[in-house]
Amino acid sequence: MTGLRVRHRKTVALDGVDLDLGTGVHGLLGPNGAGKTSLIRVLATVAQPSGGRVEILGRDTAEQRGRTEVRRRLGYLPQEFGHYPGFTVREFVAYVAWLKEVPAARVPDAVADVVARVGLADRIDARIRTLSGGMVRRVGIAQALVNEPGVLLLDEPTAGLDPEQRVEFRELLRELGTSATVLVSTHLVEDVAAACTEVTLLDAGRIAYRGTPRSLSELGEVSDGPGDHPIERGYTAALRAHRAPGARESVR
Ligand SMILES: Nc1ncnc2c1ncn2[C@@H]1O[C@H](COP(=O)(O)OP(=O)(O)OP(=O)(O)O)[C@@H](O)[C@H]1O
Repeated sequence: MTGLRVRHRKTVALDGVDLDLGTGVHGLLGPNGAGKTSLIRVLATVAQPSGGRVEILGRDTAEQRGRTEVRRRLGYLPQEFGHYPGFTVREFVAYVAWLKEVPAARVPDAVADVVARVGLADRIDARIRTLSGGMVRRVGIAQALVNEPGVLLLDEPTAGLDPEQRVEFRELLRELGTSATVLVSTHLVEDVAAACTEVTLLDAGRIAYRGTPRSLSELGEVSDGPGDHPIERGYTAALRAHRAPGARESVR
């Protein structure tokens, strides 16, 4: 994407973001209101940018045909994930597979496979309303995977997962990142350290830092910023550097 701008009435959520994401797991970090959800929603083609250009899987999303094609090959877990509580897990994931135009003959196996990957095989015929919050989140991850997406957009996927599930989810992310472009927004820097190949830090609608989890940790090792882990200190150090007077031009 180049020069991406997003406005919500008077609020500028993204202020000219240039980002090129290849295969791998990209962590998207930033304080509340930094613009992470706005960025993911534009990439998911559910929101229109007010400026700039977005190309996904070689398609320009400003064009109707491009958007239709991209939607078929995209997986998206929104921050507030809408589902039908009366559906079973199997019915709901199959419904999303149908929306994504997965060939009908492949749907049963594709559904069983993704539900097993998120650790819900034993609840596949349970109604979603009977599941815990963390389990519903995992249904959300399963529906995002059902069409074997080339681009996977996950907005705070680990919110509500218990520690064991988070560890398993990171493993799944690493696996997915070998063949797809995965963008994960999170507030949990340890998820980024464990599962991401690259990290982008947004602050007030601009890119404050880009690098690898290792480079962010290294920044933390030489900084005296707050944080209990080097990558947390790197996060605060990168934000402070970005916010320092005169720093704006040196970023990017
Ligand atoms: N629908 C909306 N109407 C008005 N302002 C909005 C709307 N959605 C987002 N904003 C504003 O846009 C900015 C970016 O919000 P966004 O949700 O993209 O941030 P975020 O990084 O995802 O935050 P969080 O970590 O809290 O989820 C914020 O200032 C927010 O208040």
